[in-house]
Amino acid sequence: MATVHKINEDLVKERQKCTFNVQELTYLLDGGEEVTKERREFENILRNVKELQDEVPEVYLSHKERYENAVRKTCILQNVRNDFEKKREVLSPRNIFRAGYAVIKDVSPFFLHNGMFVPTIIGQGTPEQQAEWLPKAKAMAIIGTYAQTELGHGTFIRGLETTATYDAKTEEFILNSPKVTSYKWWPGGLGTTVNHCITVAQLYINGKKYGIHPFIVQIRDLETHKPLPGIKVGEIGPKMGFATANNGFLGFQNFRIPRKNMLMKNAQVLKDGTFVKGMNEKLTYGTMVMVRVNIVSDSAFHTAMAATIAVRYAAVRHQSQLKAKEPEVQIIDYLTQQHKLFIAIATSHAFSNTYTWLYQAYLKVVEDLGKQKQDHLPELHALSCCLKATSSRDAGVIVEQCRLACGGHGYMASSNLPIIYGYTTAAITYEGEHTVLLLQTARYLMKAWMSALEGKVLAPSVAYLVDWLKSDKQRWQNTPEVIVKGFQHVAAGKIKDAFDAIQKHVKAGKDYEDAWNLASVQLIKASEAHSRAILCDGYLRETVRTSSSVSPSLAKVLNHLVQLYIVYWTLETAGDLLVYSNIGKDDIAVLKEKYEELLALIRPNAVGLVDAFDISDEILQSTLGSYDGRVYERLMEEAMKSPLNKEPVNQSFHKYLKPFIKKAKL
Ligand SMILES: CCCCC/C=C\C/C=C\C/C=C\CCCCC(=O)SCCNC(=O)CCNC(=O)[C@H](O)C(C)(C)COP(=O)(O)OP(=O)(O)OC[C@H]1O[C@@H](n2cnc3c(N)ncnc32)[C@H](O)[C@@H]1OP(=O)(O)O
Ligand SMILES: Cc1cc2nc3c(=O)[nH]c(=O)nc-3n(C[C@H](O)[C@H](O)[C@H](O)COP(=O)(O)OP(=O)(O)OC[C@H]3O[C@@H](n4cnc5c(N)ncnc54)[C@H](O)[C@@H]3O)c2cc1C
Repeated sequence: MATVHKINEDLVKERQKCTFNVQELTYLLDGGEEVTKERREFENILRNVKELQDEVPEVYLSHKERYENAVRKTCILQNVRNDFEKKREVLSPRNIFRAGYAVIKDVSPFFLHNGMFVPTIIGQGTPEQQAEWLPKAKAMAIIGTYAQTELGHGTFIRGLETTATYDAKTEEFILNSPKVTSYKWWPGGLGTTVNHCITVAQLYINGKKYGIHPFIVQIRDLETHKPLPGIKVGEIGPKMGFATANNGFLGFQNFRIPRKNMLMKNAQVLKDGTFVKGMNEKLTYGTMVMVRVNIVSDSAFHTAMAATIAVRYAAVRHQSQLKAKEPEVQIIDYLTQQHKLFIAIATSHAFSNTYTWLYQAYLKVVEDLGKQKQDHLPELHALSCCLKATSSRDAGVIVEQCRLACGGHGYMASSNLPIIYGYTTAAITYEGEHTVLLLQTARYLMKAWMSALEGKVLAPSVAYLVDWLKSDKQRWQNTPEVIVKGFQHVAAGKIKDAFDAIQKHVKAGKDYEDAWNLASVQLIKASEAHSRAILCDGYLRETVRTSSSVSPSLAKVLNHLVQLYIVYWTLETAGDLLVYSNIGKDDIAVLKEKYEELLALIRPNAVGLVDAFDISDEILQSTLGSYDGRVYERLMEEAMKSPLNKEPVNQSFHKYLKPFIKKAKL
């Protein structure tokens, strides 16, 4: 039986100070008591699977051993999940996502299977194709990934070079990678794990190019796992993070697949080679929209992980004296520390709340598309792009801030903060590079601005442009509602400026595309301001909505958090607000005080708030952030696991050091 340790006294005191019911907040964040119970039950089962306990910390394994261990454990995880789902409901995707962290210390080599392979079959396949592939994929009788990016192109997917040439005689597509830059590069699990993939390739029929389309391709023999003839596949090697994600490369040489393997929910190729256009060619990009929406939720979770570690550590850690002759203080009592950490908690809440409504918007668009309606697709695309970009970027900054807030110990691998940073920062690039996605939203914002000038009715997320054009700027008040309006004014002002900059360049004789490039720094700033306005507005609205259904004590804390988020960003962007809204210097001075008051109000609840994220020690995997706060003991225990501590004298002493020292003495 595992030894039960005493909880650190500081943490005990912190938990006694908490003014709200932690469990109530956990249920709220999970989306209901039932979801929490299901999650805890599953995590508890995993906790007791002996084979999932690592004898040697993964960090000491070689690249190959680490990968093999990850495959071994993912298979066990999948079996445990199957058994669980036989007896009960199917687990919610977010609960599986969270539990995965307790098993795989980094990113699972199977991650893309459920993350993109299965969703693409659902989103892009016809009912017949779904009937053929989905049961096998869901049962994991076939394992797949999403192979889109190539060595030469990741962002500009219209420029992909893999070709799929239709041969009407045999009713097959012939896949080819004509150049080294045409090789697929990056897909997770592709290296040595998967036997299938969705390949995105340029379709050619009778010498004519029809753009990029998704194809299901079997790349390895199901029995021997050897690459099929005509397939060149392998792993791309070590990266900054994603150590066990098994990212791979893939090339094709005259590789034939049957016609039915092109996913044809949108566009189709008939037997005779006739191409039937879909309702909208951008529907081929549908899986990316779904993943971008999910990244907002992933960012909330990664921020919560880092906040939990850093807040608990800050409560346990004592360093320096505030006053001479008094004991060293808990570092959480330094206001600068609260400034670094409480925004991390609030940011996680902001992203969770944003995900709640964004996911509903996504489901509505999917439902509409089923009825051949696509009116809300452009707005969803614009929202998912800028919110993916901003949430992943903010999460990266926050995780690094939490690591720095843990001082030297934050640099230890055993704090888990370096690994969390590794996968958080990757999200800024994957699924659409940060700047590129901000520019996609900017494209939408320029059109929206034009429509606003023409007096048209705008989609809800940009309706503030019409208000801004119609009304005088509202008299400033330091209330959350008016500050949110202020963020909208900043966004509207920057959108107008970017639009005017483009017009100026066009009037000076530039092509629209060159004018766009010349204005693009302003365009991304406009897009960022729009994201911030959306995040603050959505977070405030959701908090007001939920506050009426929770206990008054919890409502009060949720209110402190949303205010902190809004005031924090007001002070961070005060320069913009001074330019574009009616805020005055005096208002900013008042808000500085308000911010300090909010830090003080949140202080007694800080540990309670991170406890409410309910992230188990197995998931956190952090010497600094465990529930019991045994920071120093755990750091020492983990250090003792180093293979270098397993022998009193390392052989390198006899081989190199001793002769070296002897020589130095002569
Ligand atoms: C168990 C532990 C696990 C731990 C794990 C931890 C973390 C992991 C978490 C999650 C991981 C999940 C997955 C990770 C893997 C990541 C996988 C990938 O990266 S897959 C590859 C992703 N690739 C991209 O995102 C490519 C980005 N590029 C594009 O999307 C496009 O090329 C483009 C930039 C959008 C431009 O496209 P295009 O040139 O065709 O279009 P434009 O000419 O610019 O615009 C035309 C028109 O189309 C509209 N539009 C564009 N995209 C869409 C869309 N998706 N939907 C709807 N409409 C779209 C655009 O708005 C234009 O409209 P208009 O202005 O009206 O003309
Ligand atoms: C960890 C990880 C996992 C991944 N997993 C997968 C996967 O499973 N499947 C898959 O298919 N892909 C995957 N990818 C690839 C990923 O989707 C691409 O790397 C990403 O879309 C960025 O494309 P790129 O690498 O071509 O960057 P580039 O586009 O080459 O970006 C380089 C720079 O150019 C700038 N730039 C490019 N175009 C423009 C423009 N139009 N305007 C202004 N600036 C521009 C960018 O802002 C950036 O600063 C993964 C990547 C990573 C890092």
